[in-house]
Amino acid sequence: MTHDQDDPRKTIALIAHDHKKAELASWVQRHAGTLDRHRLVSTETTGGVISASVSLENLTRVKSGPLGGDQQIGAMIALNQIDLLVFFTDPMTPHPHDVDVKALTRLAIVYDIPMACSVATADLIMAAGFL
Ligand SMILES: O=C(CO)COP(=O)(O)O
Repeated sequence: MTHDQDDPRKTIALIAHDHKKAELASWVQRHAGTLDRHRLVSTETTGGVISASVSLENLTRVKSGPLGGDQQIGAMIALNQIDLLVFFTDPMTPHPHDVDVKALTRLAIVYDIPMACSVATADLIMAAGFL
C-alpha cells in the first residue's frame, strides 16, 4: 500500500483475535461512516469477519496474523504508513504467534501511533475527533 503525502486520508489497521472479532466488527459497524472515508487495512481473517457484517469500500487485507500478517502491519508502521492501530487483543487465550503480537504492539509504541486494544479506548479515539 503506497502512502501519498498529499492524500488527506489516514490509514487505519483493524485487527482482532478470534474471540474479539465480533466485538471489532460491531465497533466498525458503529463507526463505518467515518472509517470508510479513510484507508483500512486488516489481517486476513479479521477482514473477512468485518466484511461479512459491514460493506466497506476501502478495506484491504494482508496475511492472517499467525502467517505473518501482524508482521506486515508492523512493517507498515515502521514505514510510517499506519496512523492508527485498532487491535482488539484477547488477554484470556494463548496465541502461537504471541511474539508477533508483542512485536506489533511494541512498534506502535516505538512510532508513537495511537493504539486501541479495547472498545473503550477505540471509542475515546473516535470521540476525540482523530479521524
Ligand atoms: O492473529 C491475529 C492478530 O494477532 C489476527 O489475524 P487474523 O485476522 O488472520 O485472525
